[in-house]
Amino acid sequence: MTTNDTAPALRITALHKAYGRPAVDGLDLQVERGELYALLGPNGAGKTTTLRMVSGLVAPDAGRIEVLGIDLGEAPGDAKRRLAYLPDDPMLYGKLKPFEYLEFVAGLWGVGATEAEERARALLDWLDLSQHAHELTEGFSRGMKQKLALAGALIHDPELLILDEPLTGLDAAAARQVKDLLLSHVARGGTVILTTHILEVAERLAQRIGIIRQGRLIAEGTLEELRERTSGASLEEVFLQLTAQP
Ligand SMILES: Nc1ncnc2c1ncn2[C@@H]1O[C@H](COP(=O)(O)OP(=O)(O)OP(=O)(O)O)[C@@H](O)[C@H]1O
Repeated sequence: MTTNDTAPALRITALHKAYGRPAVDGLDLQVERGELYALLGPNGAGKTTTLRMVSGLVAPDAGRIEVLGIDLGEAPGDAKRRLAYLPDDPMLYGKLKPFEYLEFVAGLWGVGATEAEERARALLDWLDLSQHAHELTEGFSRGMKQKLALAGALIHDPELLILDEPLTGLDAAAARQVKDLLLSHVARGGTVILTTHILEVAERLAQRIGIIRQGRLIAEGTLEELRERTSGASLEEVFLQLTAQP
């Protein structure tokens, strides 16, 4: 196993995946530790497929993925322990209450009972779910389910947090809670990679933005750098220019 403390949080090299036609087509991407990185792209650009490969749910056809210096292909267990992936349609167990769900997820990661309880309490508080702690999750609204799934992703304190569209469908208060939680994860030295179609989220939260189109990274940088590359004043203009068909 190759691991070192200076390796980037994520390094993707020449990644390929095809479903009949290419979904991810020679993607190279590097995200440093402590960064909040937003991956943008039009529908079908290959964002979810990329994140699913990074989290070990889908096997690449070719290429290399290193998580904190650990090769996902060579040591999948070690690499996956260091990350959490929150899909855009997370699955909860409807017959569990929030605490039971979080304790269950913590158990899967081998988090001790006391630590799990402390973390669960803090996360439910942060996400304003404590008053629903004794209700079955099957009665939760979509946004409440999304927040609980995020708490589940954070319960083992992963160094790399990967989120697919984490803010879609959340009301303003919930979106603020989630944004604050992500910023606090980064402030504590963690790394966050997220996809979003809400460009304002990328604009406000991300230190760097990557734009993917047809399975390849076509532009990357800070918002300022992306603006300089185009004549776009807003991220929306930058995005539309860069992703426009030739
Ligand atoms: N399981 C699958 N089976 C067949 N094709 C798939 C599968 N998953 C993804 N694809 C195809 O791969 C391409 C990339 O899809 P992907 O979901 O990664 O895009 P995306 O950038 O996340 O899009 P969106 O913004 O719409 O969520 C699309 O053409 C999609 O139809």
